[in-house]
Amino acid sequence: MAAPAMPCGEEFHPEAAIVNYFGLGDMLGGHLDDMEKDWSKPIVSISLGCKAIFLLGGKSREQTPIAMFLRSGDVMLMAGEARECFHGVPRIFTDPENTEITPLESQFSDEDHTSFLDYIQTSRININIRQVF
Ligand SMILES: O=C(O)CCC(=O)C(=O)O
Ligand SMILES: [Fe+2]
Repeated sequence: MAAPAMPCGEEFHPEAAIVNYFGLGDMLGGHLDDMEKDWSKPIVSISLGCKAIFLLGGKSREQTPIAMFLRSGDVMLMAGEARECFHGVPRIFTDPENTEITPLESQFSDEDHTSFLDYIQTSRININIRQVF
């Protein structure tokens, strides 16, 4: 059975949130999140806007990563061993056939929200919440 993301009785103190903005052609290279003191604490990662490819590799850059889609509304937990793994976002989808933001488009289709819609149709926003200390 898979281990829980955080053992029972452990506390998580969400102390910081990083907001990443991805526009046309933007990507995030492979990296490790290693600035936090305690790597047993998860990172909670929320995706909004255009669909993206997320690559999750291993503990060294040599390991072949697995690829997954992150869509608007997805919440991903980077926890356990994944916390020690290289990862990155090599591409976001800004072409209308592949953005997969229909729920946002229908929610914000009225005239009051045209600038928000223009913005989000070619954008991805990732908010990741961390315990730093
Ligand atoms: O944008 C994402 O989904 C990942 C962001 C990330 O890995 C980071 O900010 O460290
Ligand atoms: Fe990261």
